[in-house]
This record gives sequence, structure tokens and C-alpha cells, in this order.
Amino acid sequence: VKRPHNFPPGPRGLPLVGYLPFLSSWDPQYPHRALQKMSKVYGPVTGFYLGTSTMISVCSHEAVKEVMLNENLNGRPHSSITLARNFGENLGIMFIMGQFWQEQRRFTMRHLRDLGFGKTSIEDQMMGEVGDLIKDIENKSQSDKDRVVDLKGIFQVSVVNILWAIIAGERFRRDDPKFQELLTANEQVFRAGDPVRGNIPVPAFILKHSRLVREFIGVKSEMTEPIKKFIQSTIDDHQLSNRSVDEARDFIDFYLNEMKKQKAENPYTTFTNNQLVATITDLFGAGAESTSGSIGFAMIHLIRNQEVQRKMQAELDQVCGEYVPTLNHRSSLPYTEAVLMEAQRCSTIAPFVVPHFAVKETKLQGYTIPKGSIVMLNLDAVLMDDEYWKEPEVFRPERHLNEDGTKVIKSDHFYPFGIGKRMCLGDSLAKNTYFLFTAALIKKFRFEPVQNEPLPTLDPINGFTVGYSGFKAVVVPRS
Ligand code: HEM
Repeated sequence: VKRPHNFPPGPRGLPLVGYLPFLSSWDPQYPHRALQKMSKVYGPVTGFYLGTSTMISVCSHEAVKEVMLNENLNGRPHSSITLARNFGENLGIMFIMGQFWQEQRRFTMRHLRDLGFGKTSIEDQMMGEVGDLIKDIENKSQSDKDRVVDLKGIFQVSVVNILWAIIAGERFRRDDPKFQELLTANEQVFRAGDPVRGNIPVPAFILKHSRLVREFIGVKSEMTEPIKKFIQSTIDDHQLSNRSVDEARDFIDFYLNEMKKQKAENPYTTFTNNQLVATITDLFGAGAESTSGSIGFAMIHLIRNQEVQRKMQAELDQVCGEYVPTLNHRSSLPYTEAVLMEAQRCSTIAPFVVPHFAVKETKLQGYTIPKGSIVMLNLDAVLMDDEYWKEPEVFRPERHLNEDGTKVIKSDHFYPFGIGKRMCLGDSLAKNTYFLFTAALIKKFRFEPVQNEPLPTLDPINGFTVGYSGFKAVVVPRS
């Protein structure tokens, strides 16, 4: 395949399929590590063909940052997976671009913020969910003679309940089977996807008729059907209640009002029912998996590092006394903050961020990036870069603290939520949720490894984002 002038260095592939058949030879298990190994040979910006698409793999802090801040690289590829998920159209927020994206993202962010994203106004509600989770774990620990608790999937309900209250004004019972089904379906969609192959633009008819191709790129979009149906029925209920802007109590109410207003004024409006369904599918998907995954990985790190757990408990006891940690305590808990940061650094749940796309020909680290290239940002490479982080594989919260441990150091190499205009839209909610749950659990319980069993693994499970493996722990209430 002839490469464009000044294209980044990289391996050559075969006609039609490009480098696709050889990619996994670099690392058969983890695509993000395969591309990191490739960058050691070709440099931090590597270019190759995947199918007929030009693919740019970006593996250094300087280059990743340059992409995130370059508006010409702020598009998203239109993959067959997202089309299959969203009524055959490009909808939602995560996978759209241009003016449509700007308009929808701005509206969504404004209202989610007003409704409590990152605000203490919803803290009571969050603390209610924290309390329920603590009770659930307490009961499970009490009912086992060795106090062993299975912590698989246990954080998801709590996290989604907070998000769902903002979106739809409702919460679920922890044991509601219908809700559990939705969460399982969501998890399956995320775990099935191949983060690199999933971007190849396979024609819809091939995707529809070939199970082999679907499996190869990890399409389980049929699993989003129950989620979409559930979202639609929630929207229908809101339509019936027909609350005006003054009575609006959640995101769906605000969106329906905007739809009504725009329908009367603007024949080309982008505010439609399907767009609302797709936006909520994005928020539900992005919010449920990522935040509960971050809590899960942090808990595994803390079980594997008992000394760190004890130090965190000592700080929590000293600062919060008998109380469960609140957002007000947060700035007085530098060690706890450093533990949370270190878990996000060692086990980022988005090793590939979300794929970016060149909307125009542009330059990156001096190379020419052709219009239409898919740009894979390797956040894991940034957070594990041994030239910046000393012994990056070692879990060491102190690296985020000043010498006497009283202040958190903000490094410009640490951006688990991305930077620039495509940055995570839920970061403020995610940070608060991640802090309140992890800190409360460590304050209330001691988590220990189960005797005679291997330690819970940190090896991530692949997918569009990566997940943690379910794990068990001995959970002992602290007095
Ligand atoms: C610990 C939890 C989370 C992490 C680590 C995380 C991380 C990220 C990252 C790295 C990106 C991509 C940035 C880029 O493309 O350059 C992203 C995008 C996004 N995130 Fe998050 N996220 C988290 C939680 C959430 C939550 C709770 C929500 C929603 C409620 C959310 C909604 C989104 C959306 C909608 C986008 C796409 C934004 C766009 O394309 O304009 N995320 N997130």
C-alpha cells in the first residue's frame, strides 16, 4: 500500500486488510500493549493501514496532548458498531462531531451541571447510596462464617443510581432483577468490543450477515436493545407527565422541553427523540462501566497493599472521626486522594481513551496526518511511561504527594479524563462518586485477601474500556 507523503513511520501490511492480521503478534492479549511495543520500534507516532483506513497510534505524553488540543483531530470515526447501536445513524455525544456535537454536548453539560454534576447539592443522595452499599456489604459479611464477600459487580447499582436520578429522577432497588439485567447487558457490550478492530468501517450488510465478522470486531449491539427499550419507556413516561421547564426535575424533562421548543421554531433541529435515546445510552454506558471499574480497581490495589490501606484508614480516622467521609473532608485528605490517583494511574479504565478522527489533514509531531485517519491515543502509555514515572508498575501513592505528604502534586502527565474539548463530560460526577464510595468503604471496613486463595488480579479484561475481574475479600467492620 502506497503511503502518503510524510506519513508517520510504521509497519506495512497487505492490500485490503492492511496490517490487521499482524497486530496481535506484538501482544496477543492486550491491544493497548501491542501498540506500545510497536511504538518502541517505530516511535511514539506510528502510522499503518487497518483495512483501508489509515490508523495512527499515539504513545507519548507530548503527542497525546497535542492530539487532544488539536481541533482538526477532535472528530470521531463513524464505525459500524456505533451505527448499529444508534438506529443506523450517528447519534448521541461520544461518536458524533462538528456542529451537531457542539450543540448537543453544550446542552447536555449545562443541564447535567445544573442538576448536580459535581455539586454538593446531590451529596445527600450520594451519601444515601453509599449508606445502602455499606449495609449490603455488612449483611453479606455477617452472613458468611469467614466474612468472605463477593464484590463482583456490587458497585454498579450504586453508581448508576446517582446518574439515573439526575437523568430520569428515579432510583432502583439494589436487588431489582430488571435493573441487574440492564447492567449486565451494558457490561457485555463494553467487554465484547475490540478497541482497535472495532473502528474498522465494515459495510453494514457484511456486519449484518456475517457472525464471524461481528465476533472479530466485537459487536454485541443487540445487547443495547433492552437498554434502548428501557430508556424509551422512561422517556414515554416523562412525555405523559409533560412537565414544563419550570417544573422540570431531571435531564429528560429539560430535553423534552427543548425538543418541543425547537420543533416549533427550527425545521432542522437536532433535538429529536432518537438523539435523546442515544445520548442517554452514551451517558448510561460511559457512566456505569467507568466509575464502578475505577472503584473496583482501587479496591483491588488496596487489598494487595495492606500497608497503604492502613495508612489511608489512619488518615480517614484522624480527619473524619466517627463520620463517613464527605466532600467537605476531601481537601483535608491528601493521602486518600493520592491513593485514588495512583489507582487510576496504574489501572486506567480507558487505556485507549475514545478514538479520535482527523476531520482535516493536519500535522502531528511534524508528521502529516491525512484527513479521515483514525487516531488511537494510548493513555496507558502516558500513565505508565517509565521516563516520567519512576518504577511505573509499583503502586506508590506517595509519588503524588509533596515531601512531607501534606499536599497533592498535580502533574501535567496525569489526565485520566483527557483534556481539551473532547474531555470526559462526566468527570466531576465521576470524581465525586469515586472518592465518596472508595473512601467510605475503606473507613467502614478492613478488606483482606481470602486465605489460601490467589490475590485478586489486576489484569484487566479487554473491551472498549477495560474492566476488573470479579473478586472476593474478607470484609471486617471497623469499630
Ligand atoms: C472514572 C470514571 C471515568 C473516566 C476515567 C472517564 C474517562 C473518559 C475519557 C478518557 C474520555 C475521552 C476523552 C477523549 O476522547 O479525548 C471520556 C469521554 C466521555 N465520558 Fe467519561 N470517564 C469517566 C466517567 C464518566 C461518566 C460518569 C460519564 C457520564 C455520566 C462520562 C461520560 C463521557 C462522555 C459522554 C464522553 C464523550 C465526550 C465527547 O465525546 O464529547 N464519563 N471519558
